[in-house]
Amino acid sequence: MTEEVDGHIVDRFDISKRLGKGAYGIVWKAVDKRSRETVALKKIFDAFRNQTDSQRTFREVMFLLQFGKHPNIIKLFNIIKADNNKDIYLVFEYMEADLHNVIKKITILKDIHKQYIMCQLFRAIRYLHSGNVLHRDLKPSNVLLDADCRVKLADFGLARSLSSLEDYPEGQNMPELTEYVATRWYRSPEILLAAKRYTKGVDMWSLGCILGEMLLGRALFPGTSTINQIERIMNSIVRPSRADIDSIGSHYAASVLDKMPSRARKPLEQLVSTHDNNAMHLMQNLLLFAPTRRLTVEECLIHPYVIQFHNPIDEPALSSDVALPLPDHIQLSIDDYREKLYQLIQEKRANTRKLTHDRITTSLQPRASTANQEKRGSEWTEGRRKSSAHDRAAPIAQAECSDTDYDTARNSAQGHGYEMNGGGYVNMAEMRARDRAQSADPRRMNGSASVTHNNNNNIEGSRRHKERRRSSEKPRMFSALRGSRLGSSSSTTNQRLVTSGNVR
Ligand SMILES: Nc1ncnc2c1ncn2[C@@H]1O[C@H](COP(=O)(O)OP(=O)(O)OP(=O)(O)O)[C@@H](O)[C@H]1O
Repeated sequence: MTEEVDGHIVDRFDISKRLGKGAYGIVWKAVDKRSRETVALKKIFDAFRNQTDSQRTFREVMFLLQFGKHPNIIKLFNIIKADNNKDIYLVFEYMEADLHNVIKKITILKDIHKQYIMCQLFRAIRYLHSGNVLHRDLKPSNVLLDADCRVKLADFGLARSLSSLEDYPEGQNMPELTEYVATRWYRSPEILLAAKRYTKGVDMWSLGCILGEMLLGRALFPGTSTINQIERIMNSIVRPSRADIDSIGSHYAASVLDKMPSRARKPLEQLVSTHDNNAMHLMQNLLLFAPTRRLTVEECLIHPYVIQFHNPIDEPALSSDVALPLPDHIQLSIDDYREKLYQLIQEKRANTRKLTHDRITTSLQPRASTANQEKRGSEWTEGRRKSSAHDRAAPIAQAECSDTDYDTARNSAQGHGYEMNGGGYVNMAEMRARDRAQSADPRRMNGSASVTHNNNNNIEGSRRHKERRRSSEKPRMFSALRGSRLGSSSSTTNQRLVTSGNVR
């Protein structure tokens, strides 16, 4: 993978340091010479090497454009061609750390940070799942963070839309599991056991692994091979029933599991010793063998572990499925994918030029035309403008992101109630009732009782209510972190978070 950067990129950006390296690309911290904005510049190496890689590049860009409006999903600012027509550059909003590196510095994350990170991940995944899209590669290095503990989900290269199948019941009628190559440590049992179908449960499993990793300080199931991965999982999770095993629709799941050597069990509560019963309960109910038994993201959002951050306004959902212009089963030629992306770059350029032109024109005209100009601005440019404002306000710190060291993809090919295990948990009906009560609580909702948990809130709604949301979250989290940043002489994210102490 060449670390060289094309001349036209160097002309446009001051590249300061490498932030990370994945299977597909290298990411640098850079400053846009024109806007002085700090960005993350990703070079996808050999983006159009073969059809599968071309499709992956295309999907990544399309999904990023589709979902980047959500506050917990990384924003893609720009796509730039490489001179060799093989590589491609993606320009992202810059984040100061990734969760993998933050977890490695074990003293950084306090309970409240872990809760807040999980809550934001649930919000991002709710948004994706409501559009019937799976991320499929959730892992700590794809969870980006800033010094205020804000989460942005990255890396949509493996995301898949389920929308081609209408009205599917969960777990049935799913697309075939082809070339599923997500990072092994976060893969769910049904993927490891080559089930033919998959569900949103694959993301819920990975979220359980991420929570476990935050609690443990290292990967929960660091399998060294597929079979070792299955062994580690089976030694720790609640034993599945035969019906659970059959439910995943894998031809050889039962025989693989039967043949598994019996080792001393180390249940999750022994593997991860935590004083926090809510954390344990959430993890156990995400890490269930049968995908249909796992908590859904909606259930997670109102779980006691994150309930203090729950606010329906911050949990927008899409009202319709998100499908890419090209269905998954249709693979274009490499040239066609490249052309489609280049077309997109042209369109974006045209939109930006148009917007700039409009801005100049409107600045010479009476103010009334501004509204029209706003309307004409594409989503792309709108996203960019808004996030530029945010970036200017955001502190710039030394990045703590570094290379991922997981094995990665390229080379390898509902209806729950909480169990009452004597742990004193409320069941789902009670939780929902509490949710409704809290939503009606004027301190939380500030009178917006019309927005309920099940509504398909949209992002605009979320923006409009931003001030209300802040009133419920700021005192709990941000003020303490901000205070610590001001009090710390260090400029690094990690040190700022370390000094944040107990923010409750
Ligand atoms: N916007 C960003 N701001 C800061 N760092 C980033 C950003 N995007 C990515 N990184 C860093 O670069 C690393 C690799 O990025 P990314 O996951 O997009 O690459 P990839 O090649 O698709 O990786 P993978 O091998 O996981 O598929 C991330 O783990 C993170 O440390």
